[in-house]
Amino acid sequence: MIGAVNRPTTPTSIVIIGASGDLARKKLIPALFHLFCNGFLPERFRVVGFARTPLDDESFRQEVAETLTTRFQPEPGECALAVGHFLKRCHYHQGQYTRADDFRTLGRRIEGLAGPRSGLLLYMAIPPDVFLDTARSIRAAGLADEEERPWSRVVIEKPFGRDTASSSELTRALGKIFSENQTYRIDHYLGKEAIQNLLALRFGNRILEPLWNREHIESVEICFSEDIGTQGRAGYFDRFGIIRDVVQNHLLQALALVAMEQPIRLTPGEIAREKDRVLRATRPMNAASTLVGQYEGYRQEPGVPEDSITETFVRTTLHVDTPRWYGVPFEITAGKALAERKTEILVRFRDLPVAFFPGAATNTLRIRIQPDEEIELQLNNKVPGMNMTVTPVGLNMLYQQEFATALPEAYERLLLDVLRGDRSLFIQQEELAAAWEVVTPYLQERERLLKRPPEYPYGCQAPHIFLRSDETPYPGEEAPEATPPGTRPLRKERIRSFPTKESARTELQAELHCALVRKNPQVIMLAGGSTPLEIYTALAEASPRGELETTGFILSDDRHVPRNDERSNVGAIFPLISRWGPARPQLLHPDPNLPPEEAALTLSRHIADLARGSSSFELGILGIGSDGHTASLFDPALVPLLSPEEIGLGRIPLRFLEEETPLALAAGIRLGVERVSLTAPVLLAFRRLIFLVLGEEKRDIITRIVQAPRETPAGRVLMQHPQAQIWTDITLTDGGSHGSH
Ligand SMILES: NC(=O)C1=CN([C@@H]2O[C@H](COP(=O)(O)OP(=O)(O)OC[C@H]3O[C@@H](n4cnc5c(N)ncnc54)[C@H](OP(=O)(O)O)[C@@H]3O)[C@@H](O)[C@H]2O)C=CC1
Ligand SMILES: O=C1O[C@H](COP(=O)(O)O)[C@@H](O)[C@H](O)[C@H]1O
Repeated sequence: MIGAVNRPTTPTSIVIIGASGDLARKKLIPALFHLFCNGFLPERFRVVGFARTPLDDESFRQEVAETLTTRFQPEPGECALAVGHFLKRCHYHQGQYTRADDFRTLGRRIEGLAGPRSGLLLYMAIPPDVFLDTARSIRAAGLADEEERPWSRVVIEKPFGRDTASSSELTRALGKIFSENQTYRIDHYLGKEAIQNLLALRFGNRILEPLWNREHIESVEICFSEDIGTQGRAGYFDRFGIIRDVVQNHLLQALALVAMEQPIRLTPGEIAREKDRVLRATRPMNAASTLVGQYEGYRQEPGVPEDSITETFVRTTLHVDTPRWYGVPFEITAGKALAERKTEILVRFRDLPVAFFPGAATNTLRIRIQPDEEIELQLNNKVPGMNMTVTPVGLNMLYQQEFATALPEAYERLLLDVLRGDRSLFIQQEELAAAWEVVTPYLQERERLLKRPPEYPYGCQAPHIFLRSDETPYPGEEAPEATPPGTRPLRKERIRSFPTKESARTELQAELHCALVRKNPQVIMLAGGSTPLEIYTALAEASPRGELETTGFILSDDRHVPRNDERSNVGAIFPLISRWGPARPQLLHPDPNLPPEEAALTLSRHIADLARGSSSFELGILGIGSDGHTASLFDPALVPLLSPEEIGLGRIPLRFLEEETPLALAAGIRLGVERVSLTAPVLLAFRRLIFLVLGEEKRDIITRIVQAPRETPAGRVLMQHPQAQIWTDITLTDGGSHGSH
């Protein structure tokens, strides 16, 4: 159990100031215990808890014992032994943070326990308002003196101030009390394996460095999401908000490690110097490219004022003005109470200048910080078979599979570094100041305006909030900051331009092919019309051997005419898809023998049955009419604004199935013929939607949709669905904001 593996040798006393608190209980004590069990603590060590709460050694040990049970999974019989050994070394000293005398008696106690010449680690696990007073008491009691002892090191927890001014004041004041060398500003993200690995990944791999710049990288996304709210820390959180809590420190540190130049040596000073330089080159956050939100129910939490304007979600775009990164957006997202717990860095590479292979997707490098640490490089690979089409595939490195050992908790690594006197993973004062400079102007502006952020539902998907920020306000709510309701143009990423009609068709054919060979039960929506028909014909001629046993098809709309009428979509499409694979395809379509209303109702029921099954609504193809209609939805009111978390799920949300909402409707007589169309809940259920819009005659409507998406049915589908794209051979020329992406 307890091996001697590179352990520090100096007898050491570890004092946790604020030992009765949340951090001590949840992170510090379990981390120390784990270090102990793995033989990383010095042979002679003591853990001394200090706080105001009246406890003695015995009751403190009982509290400590409760925190240990979940962390340690030893061989049978070892657990009690390890816990026993550890508890014997735990002590408690009650005192006031502001009373130097209490720290003097603490000092004498430590001398009695560990001898006069032990190293002293003082961990300030207390709220920031008491940092300074406590620091003064420590200094006055002589505990920071290093003359008489091998070392004395002080660990300070974030937040280090509230803004540039208060942080530099704190730094200045603490600088008078402790030397910079004995100050360890902890940012536990720097203790996470996948964050530490950023240095190794970037500077230890020849293949990445030549590509790691604006020539080859389109954008970088750094995303932090939690599926919990403030979890009993609302009092602290409400005074700080997510920007101070997570962005200013954890996420800007991640940005710095992704964007910095190579340090000349891997020493704490050189690494901090490069991080500082890149943070100083980062333009401050501004309101125009920032969205904030607050989760529903936040203001009802104990400790949160009813009129709180604190943000629990932020999305912002940062720019790093260095030759390496000029013009590359760094999209930063952080939020509490979202759908999942995940921290990730996604590097998107630029597309090749010519779309040579049908089916190719953007290369990406995904670095999963947590949970399930992982690195995945997405490349394009030929789909096995007779055709030269490619599909994106991931080259993965899952830490869990690759490395036999369990990853250490961030606090374990960082506590051990303090014991070893290694400050590489701690924040230095210059980079701290530079990081505050990035967020302070925006924070001050928010505080000046005193504006409450829009709410988002607890547990919703972050990407849906992005969409709201950029393109549409919440249904029935005020628009997010700086966003006039519904007037935001679509983002350029929503338009994919091809040099020719042919290349667009080839690409869509490849896309369909890739979808068809999937084995999971799925639904594909097909649009009628002559352009898509050419693609379906080409696919039929290419015999793609699709998985038709597991794929169902559905038509976006159809003219209500007999199947043998040349205007019938089902009549034209069914024979083609019958050649896409060995099985007989399932195709849901309105029955032309019924009156249109009845045909729509029957189709609606069939779709509801399909939606209750296990098939995922994967890929939908749609067209856009010159008047902005899509499927046979001609009136924008027929595309209501759905709640963002109901969109793109791969299934139709239950409420549309239970409330008997029509999933198909008789769309009336248009151009002399009745139609039946699917409705918005079905169109928006698909995970991916591609609007194929070819020909110069569509330039005006695309421009209109891009500029004012709310005004047309197609635009309303596009603005709501985060994955929907227009594929077109038209290049828009409105100053380059909607280029060929
Ligand atoms: N908890 C977490 O997950 C994280 C915490 N941090 C940081 O770590 C530090 C400690 O956090 P956490 O443990 O959550 O904090 P707590 O609120 O739990 O406070 C820790 C201890 O400080 C004492 N204390 C609380 N309020 C006051 C006060 N107003 N005046 C004097 N003493 C007070 C209490 O001990 P007593 O009354 O017994 O003296 C309390 O048990 C903070 O700086 C926090 O920002 C950073 C990252 C994560
Ligand atoms: O520092 C903080 O980090 C935690 C998230 O840490 P993680 O290691 O679980 O990702 C966050 O919940 C907290 O609000 C913040 O203060």
